[in-house]
Amino acid sequence: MSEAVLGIIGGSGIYDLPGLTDIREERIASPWGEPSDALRIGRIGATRIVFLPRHGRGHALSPSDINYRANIDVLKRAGVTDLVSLSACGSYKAELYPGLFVLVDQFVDRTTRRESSFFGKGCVAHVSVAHPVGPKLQERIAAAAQAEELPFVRGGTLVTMEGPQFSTYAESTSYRGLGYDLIGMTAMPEAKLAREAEITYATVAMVTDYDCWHELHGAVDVASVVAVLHENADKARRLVARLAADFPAEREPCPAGSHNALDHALITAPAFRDPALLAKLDAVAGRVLGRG
Ligand SMILES: CSC[C@H]1O[C@H](OP(=O)(O)O)[C@H](O)[C@@H]1O
Ligand SMILES: Nc1ncnc2[nH]cnc12
Repeated sequence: MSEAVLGIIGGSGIYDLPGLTDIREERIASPWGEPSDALRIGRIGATRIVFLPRHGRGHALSPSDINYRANIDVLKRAGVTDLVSLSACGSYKAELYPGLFVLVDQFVDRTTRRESSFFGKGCVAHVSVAHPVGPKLQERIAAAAQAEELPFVRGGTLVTMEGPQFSTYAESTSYRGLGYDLIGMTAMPEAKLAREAEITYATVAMVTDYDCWHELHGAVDVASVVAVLHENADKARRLVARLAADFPAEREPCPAGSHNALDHALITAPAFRDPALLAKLDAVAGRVLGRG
């Protein structure tokens, strides 16, 4: 296996990662368009870290305007093997309270206007996302949270809506009735694209609100989300610092198959593949296409 490189995507309220050493900013060009921002590349201890603020610094990008393909592509080009998403989420369970970190393991995709695959006409591929979160990576995050004495639970289903508006009451109670635990606007297609790029992925869902179903809480608004996020930001940084400090030097094989997700995924016969698309896939699929 290769050197492990830990990627961190900062969500709402997390636009920087203090504590990085040997830091440099790098704008990596992507054939998939503009990523959200320059990468901040550095180290925590011996672990190489690559940080990207999902909405860009200053939060100029709405969830629908984020170029998820370009973000994953540049992280892959920077060598990221394991990717942790920090994400603000609404809760559908009374016991999942604002301030709690939920290490989710499932996603439901309710997005409607995002490019959700690197593959398509001229190079068709079907990867499995049955288990979209890397169990070993999640285990390491849980160990870091425990060591830092942060409040967290393991397991949960996060539904991703298109936004940017929050849910109606009918949507909120429907999702809750379906047994979903949390709602956000960015985990999909990010998790699917990470899998296509053979990057191990895990989400730390930071609960910020009860959306609008809870009779004792008003409807969510940005001010209340941001207030919780301010309280959470330091906890998130401690979590990342501990995770990085204890991270292995070599990439670990992923029990969910993220390290070799493309081994049997490509179905377009070589003679029918589009050279232009193959060129764009140099980083994401270079391992199986013999490029990159
Ligand atoms: C500021 S509230 C809604 C906003 O926050 C979450 O962002 P992220 O997942 O990047 O932390 C949510 O998905 C929405 O984009
Ligand atoms: N209630 C909510 N719905 C969607 N995304 C969110 N991000 C934070 N809270 C949210």
